[in-house]
Amino acid sequence: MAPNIIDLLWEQAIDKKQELAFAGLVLIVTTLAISWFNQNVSSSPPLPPGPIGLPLVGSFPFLGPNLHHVFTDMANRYGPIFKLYLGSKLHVVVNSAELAKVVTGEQDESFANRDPHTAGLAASYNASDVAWAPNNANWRNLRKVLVQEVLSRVNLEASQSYRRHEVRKTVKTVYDNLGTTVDINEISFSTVLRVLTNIVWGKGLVQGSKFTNLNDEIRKVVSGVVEIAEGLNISDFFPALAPFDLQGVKRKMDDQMKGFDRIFEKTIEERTLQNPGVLKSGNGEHQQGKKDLLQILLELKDQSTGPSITMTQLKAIVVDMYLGGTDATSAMVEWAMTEILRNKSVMKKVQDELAETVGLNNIVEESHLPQLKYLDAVFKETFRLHPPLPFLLPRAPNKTCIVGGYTVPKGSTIFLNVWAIQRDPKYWEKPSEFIPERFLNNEGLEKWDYSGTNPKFFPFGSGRRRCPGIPLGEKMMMHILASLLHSFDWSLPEGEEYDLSDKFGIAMKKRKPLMVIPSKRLRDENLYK
Ligand code: HEM
Repeated sequence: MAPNIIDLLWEQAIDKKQELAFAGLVLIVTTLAISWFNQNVSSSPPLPPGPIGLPLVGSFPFLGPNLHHVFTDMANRYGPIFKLYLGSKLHVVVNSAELAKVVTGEQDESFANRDPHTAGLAASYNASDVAWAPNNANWRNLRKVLVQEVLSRVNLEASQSYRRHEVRKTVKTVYDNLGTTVDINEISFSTVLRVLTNIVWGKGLVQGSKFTNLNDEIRKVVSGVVEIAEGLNISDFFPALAPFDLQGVKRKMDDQMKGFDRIFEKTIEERTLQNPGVLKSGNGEHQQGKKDLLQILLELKDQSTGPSITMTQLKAIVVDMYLGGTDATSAMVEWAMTEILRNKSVMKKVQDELAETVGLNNIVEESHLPQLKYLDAVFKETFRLHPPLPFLLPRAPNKTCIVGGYTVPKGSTIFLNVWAIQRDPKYWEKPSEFIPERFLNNEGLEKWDYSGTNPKFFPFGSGRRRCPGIPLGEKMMMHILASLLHSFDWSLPEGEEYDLSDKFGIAMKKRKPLMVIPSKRLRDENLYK
């Protein structure tokens, strides 16, 4: 009897079910086999150890606000390298000098990449700057412009008079406020900001400008950018959500950057009025040290020979200088001052050195700074205990790498935990004590500088991505602090105590600002004018 249509359909349905069941079985067996193979036979090592975390959110609920403390506790539990998921993103934290050397030395080429978060991207004109650009020819060209054209030795020497002028102005302001409380971070921040503004836009423009509140305008934008960047943005941990900009981080940052654009437009317009030829293409023969940064960069724009940069890159470099230079430098002056004031013997040695090198009938000049060996050691010890970027700027390898016997997948976010390394009792005797003397012995294997070549001490980073602003940052912080300590004695307001608690952020600052009272130290009043 011929099968009826119902029977035929029924048989086909049973066949389909069997096919599906079989396909499902194959899938499960294959997945189990791959997983078993990966764990037992695969040649690629496992991911680093670390907390399992919760589905979807990973380890988010277990983190406190002071990430450097949390990660250092985790390093004690999981070892020199550990992983954790924050949202859907894999993060790897490196906590030993040995492995930091692998990441920034042997495998620096792969790890010299960044994975900018939403705020970083928006504040850098989409990674058109030095700090967030990926490791490629474009980034190398920009970094070369910054190091060789903008921050060259000749240019730094030429801008010495700006630094002198602004530091003297700060000393005078403090003198006018003798006996009242002074916020050390605030006065250092505004000194550095004014120095950078002079270096970038030129004194002529700053002083003679119709745009008289240039520093105030820039400060507003810089503070706005830092505030937005310091907020937690969920989209950074769930990249699939990024296009929705749920917290409006991109929109707010874009608004801040419009403020920067307006400053640029006005100042370039003003510069063009002062010197109509300046916007024409450069001929590559600009004289270093004779021009401010804006002019150097404008001449490099569209240059036909040698390195050239676009207008967007020009703006992005200037933003890098303000963001890289202001917060970290002023935070360091504040930390160093706090440590000196609470360690009486250190204070005595610093003041003795200043009296001997500079004299009490004189003011601190930049030429004195290389002779202030003890103050230099004080700064290094301050950097050891309070590195302003406790994880540097995050890296992201452009290929899967093996570090310390573990697989570090391409694109994961890498934190180099310099905070933990610089306090690790394995490398440092009495690690939590403030002992500048440990940096006075500067010979042989223990060579202490900021170049990042010693993997136990690299507060400015290490390898290709190391901070290019070291010479300028060092000059500014040394000059400011030496002048404040040479010109004034300082005391705490009645009933206050020195406080060392810190606050994680774009630059790690003191939780409670250092507010101290200056009194006159030099006899000659003219030294304050
Ligand atoms: C005390 C002051 C400063 C400290 C502590 C500091 C620290 C750092 C650190 C830790 C990094 C990341 C390095 C890495 O990822 O390995 C960095 C990068 C950077 N810094 Fe600084 N910095 C300071 C001052 C400055 C100044 C004055 C400038 C510019 C004038 C500057 C511009 C930059 C730039 C552009 C980068 C990105 C470099 C790159 O990715 O290629 N910094 N800085």
